Amino acid sequence: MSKVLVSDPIDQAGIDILSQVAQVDVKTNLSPEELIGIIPDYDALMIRSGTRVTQEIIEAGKQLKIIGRAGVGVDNVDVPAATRQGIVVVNSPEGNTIAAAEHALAMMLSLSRHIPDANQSVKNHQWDRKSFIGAEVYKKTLGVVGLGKIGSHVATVARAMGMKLLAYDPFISIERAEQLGCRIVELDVLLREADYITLHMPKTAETTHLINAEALAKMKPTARVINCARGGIVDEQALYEALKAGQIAGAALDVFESEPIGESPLLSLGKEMILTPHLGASTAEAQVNVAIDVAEQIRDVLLGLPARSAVNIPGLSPNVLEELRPYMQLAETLGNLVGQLAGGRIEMLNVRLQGELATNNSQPLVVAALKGLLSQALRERVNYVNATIEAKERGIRVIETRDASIRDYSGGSLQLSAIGTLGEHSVTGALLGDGEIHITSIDGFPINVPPNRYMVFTLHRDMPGIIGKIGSLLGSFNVNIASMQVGRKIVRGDAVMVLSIDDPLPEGVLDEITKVPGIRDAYTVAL
Ligand SMILES: NC(=O)C1=CN([C@@H]2O[C@H](COP(=O)(O)OP(=O)(O)OC[C@H]3O[C@@H](n4cnc5c(N)ncnc54)[C@H](O)[C@@H]3O)[C@@H](O)[C@H]2O)C=CC1
Ligand SMILES: O=C(O)CCC(=O)C(=O)O
Repeated sequence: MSKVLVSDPIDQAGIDILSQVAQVDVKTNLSPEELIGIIPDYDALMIRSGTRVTQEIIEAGKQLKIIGRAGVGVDNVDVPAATRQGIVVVNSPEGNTIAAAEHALAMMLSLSRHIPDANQSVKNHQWDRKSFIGAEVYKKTLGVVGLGKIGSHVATVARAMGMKLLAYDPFISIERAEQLGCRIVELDVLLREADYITLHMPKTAETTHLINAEALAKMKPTARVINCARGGIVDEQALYEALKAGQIAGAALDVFESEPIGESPLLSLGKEMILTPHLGASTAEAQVNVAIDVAEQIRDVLLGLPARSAVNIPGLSPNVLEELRPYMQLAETLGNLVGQLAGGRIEMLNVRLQGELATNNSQPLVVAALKGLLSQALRERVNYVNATIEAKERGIRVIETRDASIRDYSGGSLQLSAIGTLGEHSVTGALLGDGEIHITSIDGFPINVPPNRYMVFTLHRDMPGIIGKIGSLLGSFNVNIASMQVGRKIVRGDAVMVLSIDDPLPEGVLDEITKVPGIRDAYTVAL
């Protein structure tokens, strides 16, 4: 019989499902060493946010087939390590949507009516009605940043309470926002106009400290900020200073830069600051939902069936999967790359299968390309199962074209073109002899480079000295270049330069690159 280890408190409904097919051991509060010691015995691991599943634990799990996260965020699982070891990682993308949305709404109303402090004052035997004059949310403007599942539900309820709605989400279609009664605006407009600002996006390089001193300075003195998304989206020191100085009226945080929060100046603030210990998903209903959702997937995988919300492996039969896996990896990498080059809101993705690939089942490659395209926006919430529907909801049209006559690479090549509000970009890639992914053209310029974690691309005039200038510029910012390649169609015409760098490009350097004479455009991507 299979063995499942449950290492965080999980609702009994989940344990009951797992018990149908496996021996279930519930062992919580294990130290990393204890977990490494016992994990070799188990076929599946079920967790919440309390267990950190590191590479060491994954490597020790010689029999592990699946890791199930009863919740949305898999930030506490080393997903690449699990993927390398062929372990499926599943989550529950929707089980706690309502709980998290309601928590954000509760925070908004609590801030408006000072409920936590008023309650504490009564419990301290006071009857103070003057200190707790509140504000109504009716007819006020709510700015929703991140109009995905949770943000959409918040918007729907807020609208019913008579609030006006602004939304900022660079990856959502205007039609979708309008259906929810939201006016899509730039972030600056939202920050300046909203009375309440609620955050519902993943934590990414772009969203880290999105709400910093500069953003807070743009807000009205009466504005209130709510973060029930991820710690670190709000710069806590800047928030403390803004609240202390009365620059904004209030803030409510459920999530923190480090959890538990520990010593923080935020703890010293008064009724303008509400803090909860990451309770967004903590409702009886959500815990039943996520436990059932994830337990069913673990049960299915242990029975040899596909999982419906796999974060890292599609629900294809093992044979097909084995054959297609390298090409899906190619499609996902190119999708991620073209999405970042195009930036802005993508309206159309053209997936062009060339050579031998043109004779293949294209669907898994299209799904993988969409997963890559959406991964900057949705992180672990996009998977092979939901990529198509997520793209559809964002108004991204997908076109597939095939050309079997192009025989540039054995095995074929794949070209992705993304058209968005900021223009069109295309990338082509192939698997070279050793099965390694190579980017073989950017915007029609031939190149041949393997993708790197951090890259810089420029479109420039092919003229003497330009490569040296970019090299010196990066050197002056202590950016180490791992490799560099130039692709051009004609001598002294336009060209692209592709640089692989060892670390993320420091802030402001991209602007400096664009100022170099001859550079028409520059982009940086993280894959
Ligand atoms: N406090 C808690 O206990 C819980 C927190 N969460 C967190 O809530 C957040 C939202 O979750 P869902 O709505 O389920 O995710 P979702 O994936 O449905 O929606 C996220 C939205 O953020 C948008 N987005 C991405 N980058 C953005 C950017 N730079 N600016 C503005 N919008 C951006 C995406 O386009 C997407 O529409 C996540 O961070 C999740 O981890 C989720 C459940 C419970
Ligand atoms: O398990 C929890 O309570 C955390 C929920 C959460 O943040 C998530 O699902 O992403």
